Amino acid sequence: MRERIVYPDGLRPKEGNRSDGIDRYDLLVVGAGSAGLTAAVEGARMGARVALIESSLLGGERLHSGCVPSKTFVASGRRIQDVKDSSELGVSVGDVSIDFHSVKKRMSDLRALLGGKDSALRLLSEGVDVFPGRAVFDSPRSVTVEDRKLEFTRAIIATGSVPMIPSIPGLNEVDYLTDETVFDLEELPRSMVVLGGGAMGCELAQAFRRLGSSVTLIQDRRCLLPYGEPEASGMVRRALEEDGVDLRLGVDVLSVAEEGGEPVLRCTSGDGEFQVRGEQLLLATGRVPRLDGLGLENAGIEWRDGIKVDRYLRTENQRVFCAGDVCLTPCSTHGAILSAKIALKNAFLPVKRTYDPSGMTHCVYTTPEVAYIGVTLDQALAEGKKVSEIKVNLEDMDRSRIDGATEGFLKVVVNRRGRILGGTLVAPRAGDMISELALAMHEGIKLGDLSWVPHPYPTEAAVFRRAADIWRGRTMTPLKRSILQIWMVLLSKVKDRAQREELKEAKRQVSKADQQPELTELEAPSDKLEESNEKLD
Ligand SMILES: Cc1cc2nc3c(=O)[nH]c(=O)nc-3n(C[C@H](O)[C@H](O)[C@H](O)COP(=O)(O)OP(=O)(O)OC[C@H]3O[C@@H](n4cnc5c(N)ncnc54)[C@H](O)[C@@H]3O)c2cc1C
Ligand SMILES: NC(=O)c1ccc[n+]([C@@H]2O[C@H](COP(=O)([O-])OP(=O)(O)OC[C@H]3O[C@@H](n4cnc5c(N)ncnc54)[C@H](O)[C@@H]3O)[C@@H](O)[C@H]2O)c1
Repeated sequence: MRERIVYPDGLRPKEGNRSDGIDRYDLLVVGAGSAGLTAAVEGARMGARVALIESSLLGGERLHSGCVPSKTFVASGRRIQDVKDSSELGVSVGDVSIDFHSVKKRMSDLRALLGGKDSALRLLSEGVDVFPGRAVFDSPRSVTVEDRKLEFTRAIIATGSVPMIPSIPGLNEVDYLTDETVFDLEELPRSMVVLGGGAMGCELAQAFRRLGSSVTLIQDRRCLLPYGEPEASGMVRRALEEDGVDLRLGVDVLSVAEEGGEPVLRCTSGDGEFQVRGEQLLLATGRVPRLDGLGLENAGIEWRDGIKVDRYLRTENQRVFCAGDVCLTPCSTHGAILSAKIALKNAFLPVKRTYDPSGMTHCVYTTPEVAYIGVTLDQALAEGKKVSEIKVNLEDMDRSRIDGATEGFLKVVVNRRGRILGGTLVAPRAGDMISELALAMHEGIKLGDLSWVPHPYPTEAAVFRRAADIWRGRTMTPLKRSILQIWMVLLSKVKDRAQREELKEAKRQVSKADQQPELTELEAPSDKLEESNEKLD
C-alpha cells in the first residue's frame, strides 16, 4: 500500500519563525501529482515561496496507479503479441510464455526509477517546501496541514480524481479492483471481468488478455471509446475481439453477488438476461474529482460534482485556482501539466492564458493506438460548421506495408480555408504522431502547409504529407486550374519571344561575320546559333 513521504535527515521544512507561528507562502499547492508538481516547481523557478502539500505519495496517479504501471503492462502485452505475430515477417519463434512476476517487478523498478525526479529531495533542491499530510482550507487564504497553519497569497488545488464507483446493487458486498489496486495483484488472474469500455477498460482488457487472463469487457454503451471517431472505436473493437477479449456492449449490470469466491454479474441487453463471472472484477467506469474533506466551504468555494472554474481555471475565490483531474475531463497527465502551467501564470501574471479543451490531445494505448484532437467530422457538422474531411488509410503508406501494420487511418477535419479543426489517427504509434496536428492547430498552420514539411521516407508520419497533398489537390478548383493554364501559355509565349530575339541576334552576328575575312571570328556566332537551336529544340 501507499507509504508516507520520508524526508532525508534535516530537510523537513523549518517551523514558522513568525511570532504568530504562521507560515506565509506566495504559492500553496495542494496535491503532488503531475499538476501539483508542475505548479510547485515552476512557481519556485518564478521566484515564489512555495509550499506543496501531499497526503499520500509524491508523484500521484501517473506514477503509482495510472500511466506508468498501466503502460508497463501494455508494453509487455505488446511484446508478446509482436513475437506471436512475427511469422508474418518470416521470423519463427517457439512457444512464448509470460512471467507475471517479472512483469510486475519491472513495473515496480520503473516506478522507483521514474519517481526519482518527484522525490522530496529534488523538490527541496528546487526550493519547494514539502508538507506531508492532508490539507484542509480553514479560511479563504489559509490551510491547515497536520496542525500547522499555512497562509497563502495564491493557491492551486491539484487533488486529482478517484474512481467512479457505479451504484449497482450488491457491488459493495464483493471484492473489486480499481486502478488503485489492480497493479498490486500478486498473481495473474485466470479470468477477469472489466466493467467500462473507455481508455482504461480497453487498454487493460487487451493487456491482461495478452498476458494470459481470460477477459470479458462489459460496456453500457453500444460502442467502445464512445467520445471519439466511430471508425476508430470500431477498429479497437475488432482488435480486442481478435485478441480474444469477450466483448459485451450495450449491457446494463443489474446486480453483483459473490458465488464460490468469485463476483458474478447479472446483466441485461437487447438479447435478454445473462450472467458473467470472473476471478477478478476491475472497475473502469470513469473518474470523479477528489474534493472530500478539503474544507472548500471555508475557502468560499462552492462545489457539488466538481469545482466551478472559469476559463482561466480560477475558482470563485479569486486567490484559488485549479489544475489537473480535479477540474478536467477527460483526465490526462499532459492535460494536468498544461493546466498547471496555465493556472500558475494566471495566478501571478497580468497577461492571462485560457485553457482550451479543444486543443487537448487524447490517446488510448491499445493496439492499434487511437489518438485524437479537436472535433470529428460529425461533431463539426452538428455545430453547423462548413467543413470537409481528408482521409488516408495506412494501407496506402509504404512504411505500414513494410512493417505489416496496415490497420489504421488518419482523418483530418478542415474548414474551407484549410484550417485544421480536428483529427483522428489510428496507428501503431498514433500517440507520438498526433503532436504534429496539435502543433499545427496551436500555431494556426494550415493542412496544406504540411505538404512542404520534409517528412522522412519511409515513415508513418508521412501520412500527414499525404493528407496535405490530397487537400491541395482538392483545392485545385476549375477556376484555379484555368488561371494556371493561362499563366503557362503566357509563360511559353514569353519564352518563345526571348528565344526568337536570341536567334535573330545570332543571325545578325553571322551575316556580320560573312562580311569579315577571318574564319576564326566566324566560330563564335555559329556556336551561338547552334546553342540557340538547341534551346529551341
Ligand atoms: C489506469 C490509468 C491509466 C492512465 N493512463 C494515462 C496515460 O497513459 N496518459 C495520460 O496522459 N493519462 C493517463 N491517465 C490519467 C492520469 O493518470 C491522470 O490524468 C493524471 O495523473 C492526473 O494528475 P493530477 O495531478 O491531476 O492528479 P493526481 O496525480 O491524482 O494527484 C493528486 C494528488 O493530490 C493528493 N491529494 C488529494 N487530496 C489531498 C489533500 N486534501 N491534501 C493533500 N494532498 C491531497 C493525492 O494524494 C494525489 O497524490 C491514466 C489514468 C488511469 C487511472
Ligand atoms: N491513455 C490515457 O490517456 C488514459 C488511459 C486510462 C485512463 N485515462 C483517463 O482516466 C479517466 C478514467 O478512464 P476510464 O476509462 O475509467 O473512464 P472513461 O470515462 O473514459 O470511460 C468509462 C466507460 O465506462 C462506461 N461505464 C460507466 N458506467 C458503467 C457501468 N455501470 N457499466 C458498464 N459500463 C459503464 C462508460 O460508458 C464509459 O465508456 C478518463 O478520463 C481517461 O481519459 C486516460
